[in-house]
Amino acid sequence: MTIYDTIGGAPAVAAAVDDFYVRVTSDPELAGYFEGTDMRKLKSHQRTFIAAAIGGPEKYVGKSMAQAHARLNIVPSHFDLVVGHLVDTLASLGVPEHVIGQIGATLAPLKDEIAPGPSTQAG
Ligand code: HEM
Repeated sequence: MTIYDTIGGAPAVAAAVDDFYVRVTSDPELAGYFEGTDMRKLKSHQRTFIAAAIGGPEKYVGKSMAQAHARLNIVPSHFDLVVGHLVDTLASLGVPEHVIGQIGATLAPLKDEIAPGPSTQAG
């Protein structure tokens, strides 16, 4: 059984992505990154990306993580904040802690691609 099946498949992923972006765009440290972003499109890409990453049948066809985030100059501490919001989202939806850990472990290696900047750089 994949993580995707364990958490409830496509409807669970969609609920998680909606809740996740409410949290991220309400965070004053992060909101600025999303100004001018088409959130409908972003959520759609994020649903397929997350689903594919956790074993779902969806095929992600968007940009690579390095390409998608290159212009944003994301600092590593902001990556950690975003992952923290994802963990909070999954916990609030009742996803068991060990499954959240597995999802976190799947996404953690993306840190270098998404937030390659020095930690002192302004976000
Ligand atoms: C595990 C971490 C992350 C994952 C899996 C992820 C995933 C994605 C995906 C799938 C897209 C869509 C790419 C496309 O449209 O082709 C995207 C875009 C975006 N991400 Fe992330 N992301 C992560 C972390 C972050 C962080 C830390 C920030 C900011 C602090 C961020 C800000 C954005 C923004 C602003 C866009 C839209 C870019 C645009 O409008 O061109 N992401 N991300």
